[in-house]
Amino acid sequence: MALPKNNPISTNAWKNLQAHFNNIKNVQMKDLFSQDQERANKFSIKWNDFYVDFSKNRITEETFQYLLELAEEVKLKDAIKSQFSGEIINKTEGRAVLHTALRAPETDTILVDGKNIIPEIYQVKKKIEVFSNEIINAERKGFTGKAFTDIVNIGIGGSDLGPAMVVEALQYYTNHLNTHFVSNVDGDHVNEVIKKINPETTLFVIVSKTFTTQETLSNANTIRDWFLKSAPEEAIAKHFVAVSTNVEKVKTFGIDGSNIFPMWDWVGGRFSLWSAVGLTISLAVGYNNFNQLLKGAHKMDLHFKSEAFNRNIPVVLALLSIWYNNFFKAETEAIIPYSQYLNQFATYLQQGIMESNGKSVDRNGKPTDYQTGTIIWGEPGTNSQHAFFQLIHQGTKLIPADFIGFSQSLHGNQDHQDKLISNFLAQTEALLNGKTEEEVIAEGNLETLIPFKVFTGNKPTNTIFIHKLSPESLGKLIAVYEHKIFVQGVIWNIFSYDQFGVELGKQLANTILSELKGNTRKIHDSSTRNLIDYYQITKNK
Ligand SMILES: O=P(O)(O)OC[C@H]1O[C@H](O)[C@H](O)[C@@H](O)[C@@H]1O
Repeated sequence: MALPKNNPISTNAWKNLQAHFNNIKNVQMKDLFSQDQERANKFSIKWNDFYVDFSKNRITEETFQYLLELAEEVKLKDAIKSQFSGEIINKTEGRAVLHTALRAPETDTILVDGKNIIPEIYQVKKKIEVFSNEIINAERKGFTGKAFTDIVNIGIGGSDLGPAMVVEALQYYTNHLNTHFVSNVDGDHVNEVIKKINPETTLFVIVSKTFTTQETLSNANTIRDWFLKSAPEEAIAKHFVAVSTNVEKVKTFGIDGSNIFPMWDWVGGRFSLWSAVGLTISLAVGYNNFNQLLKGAHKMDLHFKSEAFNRNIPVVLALLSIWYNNFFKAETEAIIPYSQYLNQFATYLQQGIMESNGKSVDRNGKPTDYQTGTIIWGEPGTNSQHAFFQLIHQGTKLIPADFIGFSQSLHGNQDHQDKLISNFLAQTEALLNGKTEEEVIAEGNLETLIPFKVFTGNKPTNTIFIHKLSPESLGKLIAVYEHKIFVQGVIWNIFSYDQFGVELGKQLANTILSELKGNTRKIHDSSTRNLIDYYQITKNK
């Protein structure tokens, strides 16, 4: 069964939503709240340690019903089955999409080309476990017999963002190892990391699904050259490991066969932190915590697969996002975690969401005649309140936002926690209700200032309230957004799992690089030509 190829706007549900939108677009959420005392209970989902309140959205029961019908009409249930069972749903690359298999129990059977992939996944998990334990417990040591103190993850895109985000998010659970991430081809990035490490006590984890990525190979080569200035060639086997699908290329780089952690082409780069790409996570927080992360994601997988759509967290969040993107024409969505640990969460999701659904050709190969991929951005609260919240509250754009918070703080500072959560709750209340002219007047403001102090309100938010930040709850949270991406791709009738849009720039960079190295000049537009000349003149002056 392939994914259906229906244009979403030709569905009945879409037409109903369009007509309904015209009736509801000016409705005030605060009126909906006062008309229905049960609204918050109706539009919220309690599941495990998650409480998802989506009542502060510009929807009525009718809207919700049409959105759910849209999911049915595009055959979302069948699509979910197709994905989880390993069908080749990534048609343009001819691949299955099975990051969910990486967190499935050992007793499952998932077939790819007729072969059960679960035993292989568990072999690699065992290898990650044994290796992490040996490094953490100093059973494996560096070439001068010293225990490892530092880990450098060398990778970019999906081979960097997931591990970097999770290691920061789970900082509270980390052990004695210091972790560093080198991603950018900007040589200053790698050199700043080199400044902080000692070759005798540093382990390098080179992560590249393809092992052809310019940035990663350049950084790996630079680090190897630096390392060999103080270590003999044989020491490479002790200090360099790699994660890749491209075992041959890794060996050519000089990495010992036993130091290769395999991954598979049915894992997309931006969904790969659950595979050996998460080796740095396992080293930083220990294998048990890494496994808890996977277990959390698996729990969310089960919820997504089996829960009715009206109680299904990823499905509901995806539908609401489509409501704003395609009917209200919202241009962006904000993700605001009220936890400093989730500092890189929005950055991580930018790749997941925008690389997946930033497409304008549908599954029939035709240009879409509707908007797709949302633009994602965000920063933790309360910091973001003091930065860009002005625009969310009083700007001209509609910016639906997800507020993510945790009931318990990890270090137990109750005073700070109460302050943090009071902000978390107050902001969505303020965005909902705004402040009327009468309220501004009642506050005794100067008459000339009244228009500037009015808040129109009616700004939609979802609140994802989680008991506590742990490896397991983080796994669940990441999986929510992974599944949200999938649902939106199904509805928008696009292929979410390729990323051809990143190729053109890479090709042209190669052409320009060869010119910069002195090879024949190519024809460019006059702007690019001038910029190349400017660089050539100024680079050594
Ligand atoms: O893991 P690698 O093969 O080195 O790929 C790293 C990244 O680069 C590519 O350009 C893709 O856009 C990303 O999806 C990928 O995560």
